[in-house]
Amino acid sequence: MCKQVDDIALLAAKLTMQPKPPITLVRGYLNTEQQAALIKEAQAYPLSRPEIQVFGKFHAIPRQQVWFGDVGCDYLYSGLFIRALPWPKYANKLRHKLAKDFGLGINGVLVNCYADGKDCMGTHSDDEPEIAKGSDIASITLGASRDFVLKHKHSQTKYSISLQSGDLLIMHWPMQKDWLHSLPKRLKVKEPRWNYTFRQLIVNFHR
Ligand SMILES: O=C(O)CCC(=O)C(=O)O
Ligand SMILES: [Fe+2]
Repeated sequence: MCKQVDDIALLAAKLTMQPKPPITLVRGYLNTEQQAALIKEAQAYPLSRPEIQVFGKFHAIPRQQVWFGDVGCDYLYSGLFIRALPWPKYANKLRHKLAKDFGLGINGVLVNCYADGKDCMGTHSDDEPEIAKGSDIASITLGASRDFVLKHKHSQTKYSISLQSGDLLIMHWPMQKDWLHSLPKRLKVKEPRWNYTFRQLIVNFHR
């Protein structure tokens, strides 16, 4: 009898057990001055809206972006080869702060600028081969709040996190293997949002 109850309890736990993504969320990681300095710096970033090929057709991405990194940290992203531009002052300061606080070996950052809620990022994993094995990705939000959606690859489990200005989200290894993420459109949002994803690449991968 007891054995049977135990088995049923175990089965119930198994059925309701949802996979959990390996993430760390730090609300308000950056104070208002740090946020303001970065937003001011970002106004001068050489952003572009490159075209990528999807099912054989070219489309401009629904946001603007720029890649900064150390020498030898160029990035091949959605079929686009992006040469690393030198680090701007405050983006570099933030890289060193993240390295000190979390021991991250960051050598590049992808900055995305979403002009308003019409701009978005589709469902994907950051699993390019030049990303260093075992490394985490640190994501910083500035400006408008937006929903960040996580979807498990092998179940129906989904989570949505409202990321606000100054928040830090760390996606720990090996999250990209089991989870997808996206930044869906939110048509009510009228303000811009900047997102910095700090990454560790294998140096000279593309040489
Ligand atoms: O804007 C975001 O929060 C997500 C950005 C992202 O997923 C990426 O740059 O790969
Ligand atoms: Fe991503």
